[in-house]
Amino acid sequence: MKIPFFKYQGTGNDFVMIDNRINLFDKTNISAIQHLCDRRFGIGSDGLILIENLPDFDFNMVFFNPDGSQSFCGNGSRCAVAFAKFLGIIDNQAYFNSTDGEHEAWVSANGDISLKMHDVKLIEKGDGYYFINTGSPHYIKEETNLKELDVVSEGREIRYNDRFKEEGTNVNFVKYNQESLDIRTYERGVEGETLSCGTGVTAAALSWADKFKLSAGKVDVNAQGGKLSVGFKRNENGFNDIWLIGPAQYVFKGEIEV
Ligand SMILES: N[C@@H](CCC[C@H](N)C(=O)O)C(=O)O
Repeated sequence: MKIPFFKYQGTGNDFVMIDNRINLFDKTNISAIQHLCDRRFGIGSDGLILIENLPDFDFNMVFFNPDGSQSFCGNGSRCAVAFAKFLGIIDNQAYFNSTDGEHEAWVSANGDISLKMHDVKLIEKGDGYYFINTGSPHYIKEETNLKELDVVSEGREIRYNDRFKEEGTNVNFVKYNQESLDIRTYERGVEGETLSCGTGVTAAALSWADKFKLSAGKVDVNAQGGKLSVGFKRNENGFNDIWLIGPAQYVFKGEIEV
């Protein structure tokens, strides 16, 4: 069967998107998901996103990693909002459901998508690292020389250590500047470096706020594939009013046999 698809990217984190409101695509077919995401034998992407109907929501955003596993995806959600606008499901505001529950988002005049993230209550920190869950788990390690870093082998070492080997974790290498952050990310489920990871950028921004003891603000995060911003407020337990802001763009469309 031929399935129509669209390709979107958000700061270089790229996704195959399928309008699955009439359940054309069988999401239990894990080998088909792996095939669509395969960069040599399929379309190629950092994940597959299905837009589906769900009562009381504008849409349900179903995300799969290229290996077929599931988690919450920040950049994917921003792309899903852009796709939902293209499909005419929403205008400039969205209320949708995803792996970690409900989210709101809006599209600004320049096309940037602002995505509301869940409150973060638990921040684990230790010597040179943070571990924060922003819908997906993120280990954050401070690094001064990001350019020279072998992200894949260093990331793999942490992702497959005794603590994380079963559940997995994403691993972010971060350089903390006074006014901004630089980041490179190893993603679980991709099992490689991606050009950007929205939940990772959010977690890194919160670690920056914690490190510099900031009570509220907005910080720019420079990923390999572009710049995102994160707004936040600090409370007694952690952080709330967390927003991930940045571009999400259509790349191409096509049809593929599954
Ligand atoms: N790229 C995503 C995160 C996708 C999920 C992650 N690979 C995991 O399995 O935890 C983002 O933009 O947040």
